[in-house]
Amino acid sequence: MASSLPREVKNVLVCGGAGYIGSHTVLELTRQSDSTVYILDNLSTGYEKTIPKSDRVVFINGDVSDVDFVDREVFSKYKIDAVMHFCALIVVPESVTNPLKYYDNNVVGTLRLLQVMQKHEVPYFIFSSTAAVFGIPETSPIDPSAATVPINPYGETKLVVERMLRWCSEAYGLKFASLRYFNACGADKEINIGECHKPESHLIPIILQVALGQRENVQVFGDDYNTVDGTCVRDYIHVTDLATAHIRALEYLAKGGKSDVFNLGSGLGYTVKEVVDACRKVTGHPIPAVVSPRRGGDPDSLVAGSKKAEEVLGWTRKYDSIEKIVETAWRWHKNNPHGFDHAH
Ligand SMILES: O=c1ccn([C@@H]2O[C@H](COP(=O)(O)OP(=O)(O)O[C@H]3O[C@H](CO)[C@H](O)[C@H](O)[C@H]3O)[C@@H](O)[C@H]2O)c(=O)[nH]1
Repeated sequence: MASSLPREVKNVLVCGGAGYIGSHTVLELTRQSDSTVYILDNLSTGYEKTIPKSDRVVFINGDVSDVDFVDREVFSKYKIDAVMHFCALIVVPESVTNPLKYYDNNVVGTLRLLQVMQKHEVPYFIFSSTAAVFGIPETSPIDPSAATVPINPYGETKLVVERMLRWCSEAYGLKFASLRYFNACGADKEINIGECHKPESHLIPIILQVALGQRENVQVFGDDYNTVDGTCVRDYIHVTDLATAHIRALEYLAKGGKSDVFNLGSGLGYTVKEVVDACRKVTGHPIPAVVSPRRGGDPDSLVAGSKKAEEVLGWTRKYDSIEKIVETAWRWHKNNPHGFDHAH
């Protein structure tokens, strides 16, 4: 396919490219551009099986925070034109009990990467941020300009990096886009890759494990929130649509767009009960649900205002209903009930 990226963006480094969102982005880069894609991943939470077999994809097994290694084996060897950075710890409750681990990995790790990038004068950086930077939002849908008051260390570490990027942009001319994901879910429609966390903590994979008979029921964490049915509202966005947004963002920067932050969601909120219902409909399984106590750190509702990403980046979504998203996740989970362990 003809490249949608400007000619000068020949080599894109995807840090964390064997993870869930990273691997879908690598795939879209191979589909939507002519660039060579370099994947840097230490396979701590990612899977080698996600890596496409293509002469335009180069896998480098290593740790993004190992400055010497990254300098020697990546930036000194290849002329990298742009970096997409997906490596991060993402489990909110763990960040509350072990904040230093999160600051070390998410903040220090990114700082080290930026230092090597600066040395090699890499101009473009696409950063995986999160809706967790908002904390408990005052408005819905949430505009990217809304106040950022994280309520957990995970969100805080992402916000620290967002702020660091602004100063790097002023001081060194780095061009960046911070992309705040809402709830990533679903799986590629054609290739056998999908969502697999160990242990699993995300809602849709857990519900589908019930449908597969691997769990007896899904626990609904709290039904006394200030929402239509008392369960939390989230904005579920298909991982392929998220992946595409990274390519739009890089195009935008490479064509002279100014560094900025963007929200990425569908603008549609679904309660936990509505997500369970959608999964019942798609799978045909009764999926027993049990109301359980609230989980710490859950805001009532998080729905993205994504107009800015649409208007400024020209981002469009392919998936606009929860059922269509769940269908792709179900295909992956049915074909790979043990995740990547036995995947082919
Ligand atoms: O077994 C479960 C799992 C989840 N939930 C509920 O389902 C909703 C979605 O939970 P997820 O764990 O799937 O996702 P989160 O909204 O907690 O987290 C997402 O958004 C966060 C920022 O808000 C982080 O970015 C995180 O990595 C990302 O997955 C929440 O209300 C949660 O309480 C349940 O009721 N039962």
